[in-house]
Amino acid sequence: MKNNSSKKASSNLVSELIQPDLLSFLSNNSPVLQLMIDTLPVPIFYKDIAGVYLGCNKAFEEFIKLTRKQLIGRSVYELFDKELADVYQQADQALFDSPGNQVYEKQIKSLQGDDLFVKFHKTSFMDTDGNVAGLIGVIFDITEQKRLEAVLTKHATLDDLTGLYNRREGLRQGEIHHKIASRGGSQLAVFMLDVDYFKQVNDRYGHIVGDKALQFIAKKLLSTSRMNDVLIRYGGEEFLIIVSGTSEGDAAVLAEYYRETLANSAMSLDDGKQLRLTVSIGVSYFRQQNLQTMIHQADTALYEAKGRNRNTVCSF
Ligand SMILES: Nc1nc2c(ncn2[C@@H]2O[C@H](COP(=O)(O)OP(=O)(O)OP(=O)(O)O)[C@@H](O)[C@H]2O)c(=O)[nH]1
Repeated sequence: MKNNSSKKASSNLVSELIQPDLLSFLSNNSPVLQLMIDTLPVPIFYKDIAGVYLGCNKAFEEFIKLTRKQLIGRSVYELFDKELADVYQQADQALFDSPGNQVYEKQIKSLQGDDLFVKFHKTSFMDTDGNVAGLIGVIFDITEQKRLEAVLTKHATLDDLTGLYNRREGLRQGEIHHKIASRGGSQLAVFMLDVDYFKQVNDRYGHIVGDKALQFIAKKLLSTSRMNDVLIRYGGEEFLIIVSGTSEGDAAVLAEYYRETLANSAMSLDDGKQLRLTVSIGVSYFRQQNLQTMIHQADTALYEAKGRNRNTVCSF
C-alpha cells in the first residue's frame, strides 16, 4: 500500500509530464533537442511571449540567412522590417490570446528580396504556472505548390490560345451576372460574335496564321472592352461577351462599337500584307429568361446578321 508522500511524488511527476517547464528547457538549448530538430529539413523556431527568439534549427538558419547566434535573444523587430515584424507579432499575439495551434499562409519576401509563399504551423506552450510562455513554429515553403496552383487555375479558367475566359469559366461568371440581374440588381445583355469567312483565312494562309488572327481578335476585344464585360472564347472562332449594368440602348451601341473597332483594324502578316477581318454579332437582352435562353437568342440574332451580308449587329 502506498503512503501519502509517495502519492504526492507521483502526482508531481504526472503534473511535470503534463506541464513540463518548457520555457527553461527550450531556453537551455539542450544538445539532444538541437540534434533532433537539426535533423528535420523544415525550418523550426521557438520564441518567448515577448517575441524574442529562444532557438531554431539549421533549416531555419538557412531559411532566414542568419545564424542561431545572431537570432537568439533578438525580437522580430530587430530582425525584420517593421511591416513584416508587425505581421508576425500580430499573428503571435493572436496565438497567445487564444493558445493552442495556429496555421496560416503568408506571402513574404526573403532577405534576398525573393517572393516566397510560406505556411506557418505554430503551437503555444505554457510555463509551470499554466501561463502562456511562448510558441514553437514550423515553416513550410509552399512557393512551388502555389505556382503550380496558379498554373492549374489558369489552365482551368482561361483559353490557352487567346487568354480569354474559356467556355466553362465564362458561363460560370455569366451565371453570377444573371443571378444579379434576376434579382433586379442590374441589366444584362449577351453578345455572340463570330468571325466572318474565317475558313478562308485558314485555307489561304494556313492554321498558324488562323490562330494568330484569333489571338489578334481577342486582343482587340480586350482593348475595346469595359471593366465589367466578361469576354469568353465560346468555340473555335466564336466569342461570347456578357455585358452587365448597361441599358438595352447602350448595349446595342457597345455591340456596334465592338464590330466597328474590329472592322477598322488590320493584322500585319509576315510578308507585310494586312489581313482585315470582320465579325457578325447577335445580341440578346435579359427579360427574365435564363442565361442559356439568352445565349440561344443571341445565336439566332447572329444567324440573322450572317444572313445580312455579315459585318453586322442584329438584336433578338
Ligand atoms: N486556325 C484556327 N481555325 C479554327 C479554330 N477553331 C475553328 N477554326 C476554323 O474556323 C473555321 C470556321 O468556318 P465556318 O464555320 O465554315 O465559318 P466561316 O468560314 O467563318 O464563315 P461564316 O461564319 O459563315 O462567315 C473553320 O475552318 C475552322 O477550322 C482555331 O482554333 N484555329
